[in-house]
Amino acid sequence: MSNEKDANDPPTEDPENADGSDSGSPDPTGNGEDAPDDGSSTPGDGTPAPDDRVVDESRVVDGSGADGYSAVDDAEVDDDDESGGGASSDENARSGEDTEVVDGTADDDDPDEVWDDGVVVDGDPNGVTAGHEETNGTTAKEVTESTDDGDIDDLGSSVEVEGAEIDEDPDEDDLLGGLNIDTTAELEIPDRLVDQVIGQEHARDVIIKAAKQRRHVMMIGSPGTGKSMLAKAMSELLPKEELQDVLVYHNPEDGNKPKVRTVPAGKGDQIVDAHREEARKRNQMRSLLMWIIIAVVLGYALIIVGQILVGIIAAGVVYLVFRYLNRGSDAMIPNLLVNNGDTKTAPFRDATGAHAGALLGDVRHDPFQSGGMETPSHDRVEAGAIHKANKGVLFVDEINTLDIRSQQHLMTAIQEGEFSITGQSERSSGAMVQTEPVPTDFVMIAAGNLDAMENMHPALRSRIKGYGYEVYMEDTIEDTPEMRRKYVRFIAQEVAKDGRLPEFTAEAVEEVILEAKRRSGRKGHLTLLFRNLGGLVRVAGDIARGEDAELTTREHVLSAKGRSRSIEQQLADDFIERRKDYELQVSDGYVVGRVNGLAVMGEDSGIMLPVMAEVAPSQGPGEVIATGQLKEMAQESVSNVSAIIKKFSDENISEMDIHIQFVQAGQQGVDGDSASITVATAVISALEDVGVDQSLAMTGSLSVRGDVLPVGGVTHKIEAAAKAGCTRVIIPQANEQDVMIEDEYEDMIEVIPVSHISEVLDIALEGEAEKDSLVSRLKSITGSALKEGSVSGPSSPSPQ
Ligand SMILES: Nc1ncnc2c1ncn2[C@@H]1O[C@H](COP(=O)(O)OP(=O)(O)OP(=O)(O)O)[C@@H](O)[C@H]1O
Repeated sequence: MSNEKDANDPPTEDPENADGSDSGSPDPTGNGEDAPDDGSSTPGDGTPAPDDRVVDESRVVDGSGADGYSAVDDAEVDDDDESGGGASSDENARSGEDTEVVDGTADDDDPDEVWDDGVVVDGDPNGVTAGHEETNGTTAKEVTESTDDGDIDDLGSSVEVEGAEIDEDPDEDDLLGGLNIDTTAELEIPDRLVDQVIGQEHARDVIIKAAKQRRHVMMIGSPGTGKSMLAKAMSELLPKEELQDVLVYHNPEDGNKPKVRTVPAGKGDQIVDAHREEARKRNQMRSLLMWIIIAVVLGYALIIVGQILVGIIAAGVVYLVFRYLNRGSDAMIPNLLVNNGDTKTAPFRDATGAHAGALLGDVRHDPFQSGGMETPSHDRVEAGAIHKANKGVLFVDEINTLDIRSQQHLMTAIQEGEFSITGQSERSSGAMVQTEPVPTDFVMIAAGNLDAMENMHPALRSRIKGYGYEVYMEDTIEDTPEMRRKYVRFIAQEVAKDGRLPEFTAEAVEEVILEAKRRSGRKGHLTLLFRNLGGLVRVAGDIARGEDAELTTREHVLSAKGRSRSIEQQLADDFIERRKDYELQVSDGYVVGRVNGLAVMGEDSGIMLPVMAEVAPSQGPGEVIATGQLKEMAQESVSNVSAIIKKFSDENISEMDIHIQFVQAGQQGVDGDSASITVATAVISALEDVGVDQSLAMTGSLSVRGDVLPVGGVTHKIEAAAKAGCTRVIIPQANEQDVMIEDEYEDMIEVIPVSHISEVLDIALEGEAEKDSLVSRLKSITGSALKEGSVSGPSSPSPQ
């Protein structure tokens, strides 16, 4: 950019800057012209270095500089001048000062000069950009340096629990991990959000790194695992010193292209106040002048002309002219688009599900677009989340729910670091307005589940990937004493966050941690789905509060567990009850072709789902026909089962139709292949005409070689079987370690782990298998299949 300016150039400084120089060198001429004593603040001098401008800007507006004072102070200084100098015309001179400093030809009564005054942004867009670049263009290195001085480097590993005695070598049964506390009140809660994050070490490290380097992050994972918490934590880590306020000014050259100016945070308010004060004074002067003129006109009309009516009309015209002029000076007041004056940390903006206007900014419609009634366009400009997040964090959860156009604009904002604001509705007058680019130098944190990732705009994902990190959030974490202690702190955090819950006793905390173990669905792990766990804490606390209890006790947590059942759990219980009503539940005796299968609803509730099979001669080529809203995975498991049967059955099942029905699967449907062993047992029972034990329920996946493979949700399934009245349940051996049923079910049901279909048949079918029957053959393959060692299943549980 060229720093050269001629007298006709619009000012490159803001008026406060100009004011500052005025004060620094009071108007020596008394006619409103200033001596351009401050070279750096006088663009007319032709050589203000961009650096000087920025430094100068802040000095001038904050009043801390030796030669500067704030625009607000300016008014006071001016008052002093008035009383000292006694020149009332100083008011006029004051109004013109800003203009005069920059163009040296000010005349306050000239509305054009007033417009000039308002054009505090450099008419040369480069000027603005230069200022903007100066404050915006900090490189990653500079940020790293600036944050190196801060606390980010201290955050290597997550904070331990503080405020209580710790037994360094706690018992395995000690659910508090060696913490010696009576209540959660004894624990200290870290100040910084990043220290409050529990588990998610990888995501936490990435956030800390990304905050240092100003990188974008994509976090994918289950709801309630701390994605938005980490995004907020990141905003606390970003340097606050860099924050900016953004002002939008009227552009006298083109009213539809408002000018944009950035100033250090906190100055924006002062600038607007200064402009307001100035406009107020100007309007006061004008009012005084107007009433004098009106009085003269009326007096002249009455005394000299003798026509009061003419006088009233003339006075009316004078009134309207002055009103119009007053409007003009109000239009000079800039619009404080982004105000970081009171911001304590770098901004955090959540733009989840934001419509285009809220995300990208908007220009309001003006119903009065002419006749002097209109609102100046710069006053109608509204910032979007991308602008408000400047120098901070923009968080977008469920990123795929943003429409494609918004995602494209988001990409532009990320790439360019600035984005003009225009009206989002094509039919609104706002669509004609387009501001100069407004800074959008934010760190983006996109979040969602796996679907969100698949459906987001590929180019946007590539921007994040190319300039940042991708993190997968964990659902569970290893259960160690240290982690248990952090879970105790989690409860203390949630109590403190809510502010109304009674503190938890140690026993109540133990019960919550037990639930965290249970909800993990994995032996030796704790759930990281903290929002749900926090829900339990809140319900327990609410129950205690409802009873006016001083502390939340174990009993409160236990009754909260009952009350805070998910919709799925409530539905599942209802389902079991209804089936009992209609006697669809059979839990004793032997029935041919009918097996009690198990399924999960949602994430945390099980249901018993009987499978029935019937074999009938086929008219044409034999088919396996499955009904009951079978989903794809279940359909596949039916095919696998038929492969085993075909291999071992004497009967030519290619001449038979095998009908398999998931009884009353209804809305629940059957997802996953966890019903494979159930289907196999039902079909074999039907083929061989052997009864199946109805006091038994089962779940397990099946390989084509007959191995029983692990499935998910075993704990909930076992509990469902117990609730339905079964006394035994078969589960895959590999899932044995995941069983964490509630105490109340322990005595109700026997859990039998198995590893091969032959064991299932042994347990489930009635009587001894006839020699050389399908069942005895299937049983005989146990050894061979295992010996071959070629049948080990996948190590991870298959879908439920
Ligand atoms: N890792 C964690 N450590 C401590 N508290 C957590 C953690 N994760 C979640 N929480 C608690 O759960 C609340 C909800 O978490 P948060 O909103 O961050 O989840 P999220 O992953 O963003 O979920 P969603 O995708 O549904 O928005 C947090 O306010 C906090 O109280």
